[in-house]
Amino acid sequence: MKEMTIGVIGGSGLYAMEGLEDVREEKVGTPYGDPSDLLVTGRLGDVRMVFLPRHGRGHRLLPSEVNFRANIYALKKLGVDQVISVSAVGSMKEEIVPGHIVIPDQFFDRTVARNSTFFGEGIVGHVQFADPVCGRLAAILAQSAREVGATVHEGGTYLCMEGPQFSTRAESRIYRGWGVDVIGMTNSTEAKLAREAELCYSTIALATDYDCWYEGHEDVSVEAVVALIQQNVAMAKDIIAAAVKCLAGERTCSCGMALQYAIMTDRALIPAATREKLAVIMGKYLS
Ligand SMILES: CSC[C@H]1O[C@H](OP(=O)(O)O)[C@H](O)[C@@H]1O
Ligand SMILES: Nc1ncnc2[nH]cnc12
Repeated sequence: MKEMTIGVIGGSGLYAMEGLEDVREEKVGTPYGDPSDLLVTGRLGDVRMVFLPRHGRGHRLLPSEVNFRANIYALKKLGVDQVISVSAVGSMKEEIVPGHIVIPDQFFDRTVARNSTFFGEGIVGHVQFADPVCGRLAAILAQSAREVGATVHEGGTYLCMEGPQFSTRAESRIYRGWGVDVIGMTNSTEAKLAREAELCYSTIALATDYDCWYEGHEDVSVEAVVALIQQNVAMAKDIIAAAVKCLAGERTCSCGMALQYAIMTDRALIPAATREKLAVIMGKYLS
């Protein structure tokens, strides 16, 4: 059996992972350009881990500037099977109080300026995305969050906006009317690419604010988000440490077969350059 490798993509406020042993930093090249930073590999207990800060160390990249394709490619290249994303989110529901954890099970993509597929350049594919999150990984993250004492909302819709500006009050009210639970700027793109790369994907979303819809509560600001993250980043790390213990066994989900029936293009017609570019992501389907 292949040794499971767990990837962690750290979001706003999570730029490093302490507690790893055998730590190494790797610069990983990809056909899509550079990932957000060096990738950090190591072991947490018995489990092989790879960590990547989504916005780079020091938070240098806008959500729209994050090279999501390079990030997912680099994780896959280093053998990652399951991706735990950590993200700051605005709460769109009163009961999701800043400081609570949400494990979203749906995404609503409102982004407009992202490369969100590995397909193209002579190969067409359509993965199923009705359930965009790995159910097994999500359940383990929710259970782990409860174990460390977090208040957890299991399931919920994450609306992914382009940013970088926060929403207007009109947008925020309309999103609430749509029934979304939380709002952020990064996860839809990542989840789409993770699915195409046959990686499990689920998010520990930390509610940091009530966006700007809730009268009587402060409107979202970087200051408020950062303060809330600083209070809760240790909890996010504890959730990861608890979850990793349950993730070493073989995957029982279908994430690792997401491309089995997804590729439309006659294999004989896929250009050699595209075949080569995609070898790490889907090489097993291209022969
Ligand atoms: C600092 S507030 C806005 C910023 O925070 C979230 O980032 P991430 O998902 O990487 O934790 C949100 O998506 C925005 O990028
Ligand atoms: N209100 C909000 N909107 C978008 N992204 C966020 N990240 C944290 N809070 C946010």
